[in-house]
Amino acid sequence: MAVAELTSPAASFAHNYNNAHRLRSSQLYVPSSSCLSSDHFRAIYRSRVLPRITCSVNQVQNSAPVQVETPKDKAECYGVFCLTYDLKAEEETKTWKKLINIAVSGAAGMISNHLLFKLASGEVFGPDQPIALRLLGSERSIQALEGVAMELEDSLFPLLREVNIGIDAYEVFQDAEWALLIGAKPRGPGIERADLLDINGQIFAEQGKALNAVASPNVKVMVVGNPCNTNALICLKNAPKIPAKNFHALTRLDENRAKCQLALKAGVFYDKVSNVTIWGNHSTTQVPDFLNAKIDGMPVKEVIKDDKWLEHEFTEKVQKRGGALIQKWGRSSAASTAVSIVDAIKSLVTPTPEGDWFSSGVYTSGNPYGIAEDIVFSMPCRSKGDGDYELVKEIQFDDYLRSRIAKTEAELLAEKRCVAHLTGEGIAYCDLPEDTMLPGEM
Ligand SMILES: NC(=O)C1=CN([C@@H]2O[C@H](COP(=O)(O)OP(=O)(O)OC[C@H]3O[C@@H](n4cnc5c(N)ncnc54)[C@H](OP(=O)(O)O)[C@@H]3O)[C@@H](O)[C@H]2O)C=CC1
Ligand SMILES: O=C([O-])CC(=O)C(=O)O
Repeated sequence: MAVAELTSPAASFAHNYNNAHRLRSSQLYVPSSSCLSSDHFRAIYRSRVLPRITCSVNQVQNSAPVQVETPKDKAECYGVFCLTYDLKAEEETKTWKKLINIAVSGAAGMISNHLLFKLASGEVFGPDQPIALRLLGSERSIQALEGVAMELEDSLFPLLREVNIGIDAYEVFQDAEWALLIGAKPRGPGIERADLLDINGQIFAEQGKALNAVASPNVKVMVVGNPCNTNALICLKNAPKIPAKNFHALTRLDENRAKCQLALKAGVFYDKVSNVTIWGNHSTTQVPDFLNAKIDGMPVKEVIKDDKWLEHEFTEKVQKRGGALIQKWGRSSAASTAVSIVDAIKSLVTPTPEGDWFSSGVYTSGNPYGIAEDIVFSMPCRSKGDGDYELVKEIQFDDYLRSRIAKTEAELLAEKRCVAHLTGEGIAYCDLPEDTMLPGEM
């Protein structure tokens, strides 16, 4: 977009404002939407990289020199979020926790459009937890990302203290304590699964390196972009300074889908369904475990006495729910995925209810189930609410469950061989099983 440079009085107003309000940078940037009227300068924009004041060419009445705006290659605070705030003063009336930085990639995408507003509302980290959102886009999406930031501004969330947008992961992931990695290329017609693994794998290799370099050393990483298990593996292999245990691949949506189907069949509301594990890959080989799941505290198999339905209809419905939804909606699950990301984070920051557990795709290192080591595999977890988790030990297996787990495990091992060039493990060799599909594929 074309922009024109402005000089005073805007610039001098900005400088005065800066001094009066102790802005944290001496360089100010008024984005293209802010022009001429002093009212517009109530919101002062701050930047370490763009010291000039700009506004859209079509709003300029005098003949200022025209420049082409270069894409932003640094993360910048956005709009009202550039203003200094004083948490100390607020602490006199409220008990705030220390601000946390949450980085989100694919921030202009459909899932993020639901998720960001949930994060900012306090629904995820609690009503006493102020947050800073650090949003990663690309040259493709930077305009849309500004739109997202504008909507966040207009929502007046008291807990949302900072919003930075940018296209460089090394800038955006700075000091991140949570990284929610959503952005990935969707699989379109004509794209082979192996190609998708490579294209998206490169994104996650790069983002792993960036997290390793600039994020908080104990950052918790939730990989959503598909194929999420193997993307999470690639990401953690490229981030050796961050504990592998901190990486998760989102399988909570699958758990939620399984709970809903069990509730429907049993004729109970879904709050009665617990202890549901999704084993393995977020793909159509995933295994929704009905052997260990409970309905109203009873084993599912004692409530639903129909093994054929459990082994076939139920299992396939959960595995292919994503595809069924795409057929109805014309696009993949976004709102329910955002809800499941909220659930997944809350499961790590609040203690797991006694006797229950939750599913997450986690790194298999010393797992008690005999699953191959060194992959990201969805398993049953419990948390004390400190952001960490332990695997659940008291799990039963039967032949059916073992054989299904072996199939999804084989698929993940094949995916791992396909991305060896991205995990630092040599030359890739891709022999994916024929039927390997994302849940959204039919
Ligand atoms: N694990 C799970 O349970 C689920 C996972 N998903 C996955 O989440 C991801 C995001 O879904 P959703 O938000 O609906 O998707 P959108 O298409 O709305 O957004 C995806 C974002 O990915 C970014 N992106 C990165 N690389 C590319 C590329 N090469 N081509 C196109 N876009 C790219 C784009 O942002 P930018 O230009 O800013 O980079 C885009 O905004 C997908 O991979 C999807 O399969 C979806 C549902 C459930
Ligand atoms: O395949 C997709 O992109 C959608 C997906 O993961 C799901 O709905 O579970």
